[in-house]
Amino acid sequence: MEPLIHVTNLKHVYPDKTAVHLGGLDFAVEAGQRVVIIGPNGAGKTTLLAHLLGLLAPTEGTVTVLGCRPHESFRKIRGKVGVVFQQVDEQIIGPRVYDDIAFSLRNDGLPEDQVLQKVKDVAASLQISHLLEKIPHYLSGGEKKKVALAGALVTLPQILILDEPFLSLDPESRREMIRLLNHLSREHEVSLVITTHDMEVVGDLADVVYVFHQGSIIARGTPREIFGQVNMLKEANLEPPVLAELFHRLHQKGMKVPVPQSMAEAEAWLIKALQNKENPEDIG
Ligand SMILES: Nc1ncnc2c1ncn2[C@@H]1O[C@H](COP(=O)(O)OP(=O)(O)OP(=O)(O)O)[C@@H](O)[C@H]1O
Repeated sequence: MEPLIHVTNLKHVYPDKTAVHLGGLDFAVEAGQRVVIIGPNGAGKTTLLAHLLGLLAPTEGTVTVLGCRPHESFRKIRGKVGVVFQQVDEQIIGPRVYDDIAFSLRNDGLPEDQVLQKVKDVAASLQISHLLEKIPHYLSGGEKKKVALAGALVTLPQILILDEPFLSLDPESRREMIRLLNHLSREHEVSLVITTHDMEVVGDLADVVYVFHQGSIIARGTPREIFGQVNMLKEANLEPPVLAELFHRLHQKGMKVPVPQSMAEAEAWLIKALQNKENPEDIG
C-alpha cells in the first residue's frame, strides 16, 4: 500500500539561492505511524514540513501526501492535514480562543451549532475548556501550544504535523504533550510527523526516527536502532539521549547491555543487574 506521505530526493532552492537537499533515503509515513525527525540546525527539517503543507514547491524530487502533490492541490487534502507551527503566535489568529479553534470549521461553512459542538469537544479532550473565552495573546506558552493543537485537531485530520512542539514547555507540559500525542495516535490513528531537538522525548514518542544531516536523510529506524548508533549521531552533530550514551559506554567496557528506550527500561535492567551482581552479563 502506498504510504500516506512519500518524499523522494527532495531539493529546494530558496529565492536567495540557498539550496536544501534531502537525498539519501526516501521519507515515508505509513497510516497511524508516529514519525520523529531529528537533525542539527539547518538540516532541512522545517523545509520538508513546508513541502508537506504545500507552502513550497520542490525544485527537484517528488512530494506526495495522501496521493496529492501538496503544492498543486493542497486544498483537496487541507482538512485531513493538521499542523502546529514552531511559532504558534503566528498561527493563532482568532480574537478569542473559541474563534481561533473554530476558524477552519467556519471557513468550511459548517453551521454554527455544529461548530460549537466540535470546538467544545476538542477543547474538552485537550483540557482547555476553561480557556475558550480568553484572548489568545494573554495565554502562557504551553496554553498557546494546546490552543494551536486544538485548531489543528478540530477537523479530525489523518495526519498531524508538528514543528518543535516541545520547545519552551516545562517538564510537566512536555509530559502532557507526549501523552496527548500518543493518545491521538493510539485512539484516533492520527499519523504524526514531528521535528524535535529534544532527544529525551523521542523514545517515548516515536515508532520511526529519521536522521537528517548535510543534505541527506542518513538513517531511519526505531528509537532503539537509531540510539544504538551513538557514533553516527555524534557525527551528525546530535547529542544522544543520556541513557543511550551511558549504556553505549557500558557496552564499550564489555558489558552486554541493551539500548534502553525509556527510563523505565533502563531502571528495570539496572535493578536486575544489581540484584544479580554475580553474573550481570547474563542480563539482556
Ligand atoms: N525562506 C528562506 N530563505 C532562504 N533560506 C532559507 C529559508 N528558510 C530556510 N532557509 C535555509 O534553509 C536551510 C534549512 O533550513 P530549515 O529551517 O529547513 O532547517 P531546520 O532543520 O528546520 O533547522 P532548525 O533545527 O534550526 O530549525 C538553512 O540553511 C536555512 O538558512
